[in-house]
Amino acid sequence: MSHKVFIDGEAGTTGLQICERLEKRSDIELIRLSDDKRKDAGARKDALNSADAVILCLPDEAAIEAVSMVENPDVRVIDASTAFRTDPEWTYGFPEMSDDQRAAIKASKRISNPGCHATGFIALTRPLVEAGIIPSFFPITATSLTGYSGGGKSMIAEFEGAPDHGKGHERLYATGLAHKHLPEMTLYSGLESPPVFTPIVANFPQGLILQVPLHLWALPDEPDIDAVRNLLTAHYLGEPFVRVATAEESAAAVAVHGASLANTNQLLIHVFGNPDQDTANLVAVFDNLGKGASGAAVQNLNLVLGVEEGLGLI
Ligand SMILES: NC(=O)C1=CN([C@@H]2O[C@H](COP(=O)(O)OP(=O)(O)OC[C@H]3O[C@@H](n4cnc5c(N)ncnc54)[C@H](OP(=O)(O)O)[C@@H]3O)[C@@H](O)[C@H]2O)C=CC1
Ligand SMILES: CC(=O)N[C@@H](CCC(=O)OP(=O)(O)O)C(=O)O
Repeated sequence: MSHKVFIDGEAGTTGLQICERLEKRSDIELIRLSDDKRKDAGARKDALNSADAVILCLPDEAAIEAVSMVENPDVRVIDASTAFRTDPEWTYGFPEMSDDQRAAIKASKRISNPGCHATGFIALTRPLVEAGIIPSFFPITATSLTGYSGGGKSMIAEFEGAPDHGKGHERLYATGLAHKHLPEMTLYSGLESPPVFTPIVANFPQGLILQVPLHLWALPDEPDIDAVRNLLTAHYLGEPFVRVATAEESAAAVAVHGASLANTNQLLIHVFGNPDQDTANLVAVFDNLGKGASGAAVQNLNLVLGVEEGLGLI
């Protein structure tokens, strides 16, 4: 039996990548609108209500409008925008986040796909906050290096359309420390206050490194580097898409490249540390359009459709 899926916003950056992943599958029948109909409210409404599942890859306002058009109670909605990520009526689409999240996603009709930076931040911090290694009141900082596709079609055009191919366009942004992912980062990490978060956009198309530096001596239990790594390793044991590097792998990783997991749905965690200074750097590497967006959306789609989360299906 094939599942009918409609991607609203198929022509955008996230939509295109989801489409590429789903086109190859015999168990999925894509509902597609012609270019002249893809912004036509009537055509979108019909498509939204005749699918088993819809994936919204739209700006926030258009995503809110699309949700309001869904009248068929059986339709499962996965939204890639920021609009519903902290809405209590929606389920946060991060299956690896906690023991019960995968089951909650499977049972839900409204799933919000996590933001790319938020994915790395929550992956690194939530298990440690839950275990009390990082107390919920603790002040945390995070930095991120992201590929320019994170800014959608307009940022891709800025970098790729420039005569210098984006040379010199790399920059620190969200300098007002009010990035739009802060609410979801705070809520799902379990922290009481938002991190000081400073992202940098780099001159490569796809890939993301998010890092959370820690003064281990300032944490109440003064954990050592191995204790932090062991806890994260145990949390993600058996997960097909999230893995913690061994101490040996991290020791050998003298550099980490932002695009190293591009075009995959993988997220790799390194726990780097300096025992003499009692410091650690938690690092998550993944693809902003993979586990940070389109790959994650397909993973959530598989869960709501009851398809096994096999590596081949992302
Ligand atoms: N890029 C990324 O790494 C990530 C993006 N996201 C989120 O996913 C969503 C899509 O982002 P992204 O793919 O990057 O953005 P893009 O700008 O690349 O694509 C958005 C698409 O939506 C279309 N669109 C806009 N308004 C409407 C409408 N009213 N009806 C139908 N289609 C419409 C646009 O049309 P047109 O082509 O004519 O402009 C465009 O094709 C956003 O909410 C973004 O925040 C989430 C995680 C990561
Ligand atoms: C480079 C760049 O601008 N990246 C985007 C993040 C993209 C993303 O995760 O998506 P959402 O828009 O769905 O939250 C930013 O930091 O705002």
